[in-house]
Amino acid sequence: MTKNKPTSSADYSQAFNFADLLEQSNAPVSLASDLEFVPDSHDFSQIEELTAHLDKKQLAQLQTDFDQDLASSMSKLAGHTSNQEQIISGLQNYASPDAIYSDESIAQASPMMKQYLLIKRENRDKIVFFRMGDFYEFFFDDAVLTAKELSLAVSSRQSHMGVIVPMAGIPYHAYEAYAAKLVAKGYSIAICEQTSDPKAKGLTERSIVRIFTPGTLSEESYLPARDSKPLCAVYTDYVSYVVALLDLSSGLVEISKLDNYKDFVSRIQQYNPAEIIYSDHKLVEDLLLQKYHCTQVDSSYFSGRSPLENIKAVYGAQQVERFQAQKNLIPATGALIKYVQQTQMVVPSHLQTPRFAHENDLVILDSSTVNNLELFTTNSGQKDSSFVEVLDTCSSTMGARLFRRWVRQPTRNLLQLEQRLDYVETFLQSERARTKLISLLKSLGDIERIVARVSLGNASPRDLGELRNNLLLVPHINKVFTEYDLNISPLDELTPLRNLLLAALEDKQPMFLRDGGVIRSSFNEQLADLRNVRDNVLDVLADFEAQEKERTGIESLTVKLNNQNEMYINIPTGNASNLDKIPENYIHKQSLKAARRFITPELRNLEIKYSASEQQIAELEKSIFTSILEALKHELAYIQNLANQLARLDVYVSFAQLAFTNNYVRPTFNVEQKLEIKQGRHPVIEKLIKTPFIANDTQANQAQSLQIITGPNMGGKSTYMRQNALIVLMALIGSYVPAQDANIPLVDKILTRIGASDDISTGKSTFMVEMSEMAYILDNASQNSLLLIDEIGRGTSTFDGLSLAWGCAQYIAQEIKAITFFSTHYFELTALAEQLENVINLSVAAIEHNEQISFLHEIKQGTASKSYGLAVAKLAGLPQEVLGIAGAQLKALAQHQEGSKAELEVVEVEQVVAQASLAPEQEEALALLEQVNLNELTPISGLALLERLQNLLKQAKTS
Ligand SMILES: Nc1ncnc2c1ncn2[C@@H]1O[C@H](COP(=O)(O)OP(=O)(O)OP(=O)(O)O)[C@@H](O)[C@H]1O
Repeated sequence: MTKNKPTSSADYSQAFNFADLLEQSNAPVSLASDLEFVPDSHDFSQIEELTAHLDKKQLAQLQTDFDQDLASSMSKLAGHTSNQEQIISGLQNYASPDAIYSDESIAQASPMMKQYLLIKRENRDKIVFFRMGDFYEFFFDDAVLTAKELSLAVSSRQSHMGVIVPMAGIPYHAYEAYAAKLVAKGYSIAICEQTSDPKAKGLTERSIVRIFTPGTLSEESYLPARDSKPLCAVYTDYVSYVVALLDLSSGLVEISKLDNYKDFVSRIQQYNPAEIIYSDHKLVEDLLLQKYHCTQVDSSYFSGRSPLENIKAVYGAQQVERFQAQKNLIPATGALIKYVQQTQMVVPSHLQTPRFAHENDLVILDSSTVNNLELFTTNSGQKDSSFVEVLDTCSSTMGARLFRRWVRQPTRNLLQLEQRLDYVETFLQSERARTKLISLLKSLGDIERIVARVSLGNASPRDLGELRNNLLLVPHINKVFTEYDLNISPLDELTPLRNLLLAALEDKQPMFLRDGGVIRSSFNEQLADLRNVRDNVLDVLADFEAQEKERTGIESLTVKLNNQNEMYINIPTGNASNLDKIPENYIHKQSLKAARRFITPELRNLEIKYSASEQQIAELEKSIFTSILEALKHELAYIQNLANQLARLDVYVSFAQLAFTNNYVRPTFNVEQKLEIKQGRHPVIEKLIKTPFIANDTQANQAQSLQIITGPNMGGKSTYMRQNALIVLMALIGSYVPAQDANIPLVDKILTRIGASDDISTGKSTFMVEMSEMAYILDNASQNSLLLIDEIGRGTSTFDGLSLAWGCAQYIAQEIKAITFFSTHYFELTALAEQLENVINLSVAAIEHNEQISFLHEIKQGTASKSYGLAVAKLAGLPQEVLGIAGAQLKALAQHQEGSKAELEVVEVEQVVAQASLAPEQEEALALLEQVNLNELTPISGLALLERLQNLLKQAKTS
């Protein structure tokens, strides 16, 4: 059976997954051979002749290597069938996990195991991929863990300290897919390679060559295409708090200095990093509770001269001056750089000049805002109906990531916002230009990430091919700018670089350099010559064949070249006279059923030359490819700049397209804390519901800053509040907004308290979560903030809840004065509008007809007449009995409130249930029906029965 050659690492992982292999082995596989020729008898003499000149030692070594590889494969297969649990439980025989890595354990280990233990001891927090021949092996607890996470078979190695060593492994060429799985699950990985020749005598040297952690990934297979996975380093001198952020896959570096711990936590939540490095445990206690992946590093990362030296090494003296002026930014930034160097084993050359976010007018969104506005996932955990998913219409992955970054980091920088909106307007106005740009941008690859891979030394031929293709797009994009008079300065076309890639690279690139066919022959004369030798081999062989036919007189003689680059003369044995004509200098190579194969010294020479040409071509291609990479490294900043411009272009064009298809409007801005929206809509709900969305106006300002919203459940209160916040957010990222007109305040924070849920991870009850979020808002909001408070006080008794809601509302209205939408079911709260000048009441309208409720979703000034809670519960399908009890209880409560009845009474449950059950006449009718024998029923008696039933039902109605 022949196997198709895997074309990607993912294919390899499939082909070599041992678990799969074993599963397949249950199915019967035919042993029939599909070889073209099957040898009929063995004749080793010729082979022995051919190998006679080989060094016996060398042969023995080859044999040993082969045996070792075989044994290793076998042990995996055997391991799967052996009692895995026994092997795993063997681990418990060690006094403690630390005992495995103790000095005593290391002293007793075999040389190879000693090497492993020493390396692993330094990397206890990582899974060590330990290279042994064609496999990466895992031992001890790493073997147990990877077996579980990757569904590998656990086998056993020799025992160590009297205990069997669990072991698991993966083929080396498939490691990327396995590593990606582990990293996605939040594990860090250390790749330990053989660094000396494994065939040399003695123990092969090994060392860690690369570390993968959740926040330091650059390879495509580890990263989500449309989102980033940044790394943060955090530090505090307890005067201020610093967060240094790096997106390694794009080189973006952003530093924030926060004045208090709460703002620090908010900033982290806003960045949502894949990994946080720290040395002071106290600083990350809250973050750990929130399940962030925090990695503790040595305090030396953050202290002494090293942080500044690290900054200098990457950015040079000029940036050092900038940092000297803000010394407290140095520790976190330096630590960030050091961590990247330690994991990548190179000094990254693509890190962008750091931005100081605290100088950047960033609008704060706390995590409950991010969650409650369902920006990235919905409350039910779905991703595809979140704000970013519904509104992301970017054509490229770079654009999609930039869009998400802007959503995480809205700005109150007016100049920047107006600039973005100008671009959007330009593309909105020219539909034809927009359509052309969208189709060009759809072919755009991920230049940003290619730059990172070039810098970190893991760019593939395909990366360069994609870069070339993208550079070829740029002149077309520029042409659209001029053709449609868009008044946009042309993008840098990087012509020399484009020409280099165009001239050097073949049209299509293989996955790996080793596959060959990367460099064009026309690019290098020597390469062309070598390929000439290789490519003309068939002509040369044809000449040789003609010559040999003539010399031997064997007409059916052919000369062949197989896939292993072996050449041979093939003589069919069908005609016995052929055998007599075989010349003396023909050396026997192989006997098949219907032919014999030979080689001659002349053919052997040709074979050697031909094979050498392949190798020389590979070496030459490698050296040319490397020199192109080196040349690219000097241009990284320019390429990065181009990538950034293209990403922006993509976002602007997609904003324009969104505005066009959804009828959005360009917002204006104010600093007087006015929020004026005419006919605003919820950007996500309007796209998801089938019925028309009802637009509503918003008028909030300092004279009416606190707006209390009452109305029926399901009436649209939350939707209205969220739509206001989303319209503000969209405006503050530079997008048009779903409204007829919008004047937006440049708010400093958007803070929300919506919904109630337990937070089991932090041990907080529903009410506790509610109150903590409220405390955060009261503590952090300013007059320039936008607040959404939805049903505060719900999680406790009515009076406690009402009083707390009242207290919060009054405090916000009188002390904070931020624009606030405050929805509540406590009608009593509406009285606040009579007492405080800057409070108004809003309500959502509903109409009730025949006990059916319909929602109008219209927001009006004034107070709602009632809650319609029972009507909504009926809609939701609550049992009739329960509704009956609730209705009676509601009446009693209302009377109680009006003071007409002194005390609340327990409603007679039996009475309500009886009301809801059948009348005696109805029951009699049913019993009659049940007793009827249909076989005996005549038309006359049937009519009489019907009349009787009808009468009974009539009586039941009147009784
Ligand atoms: N303006 C609108 N136009 C059309 N449909 C709307 C509108 N507002 C809300 N809806 C629909 O009504 C549903 C309920 O709205 P929403 O959750 O805002 O009600 P609510 O008043 O906050 O209810 P509750 O008090 O129970 O939380 C929404 O999911 C949406 O489908």
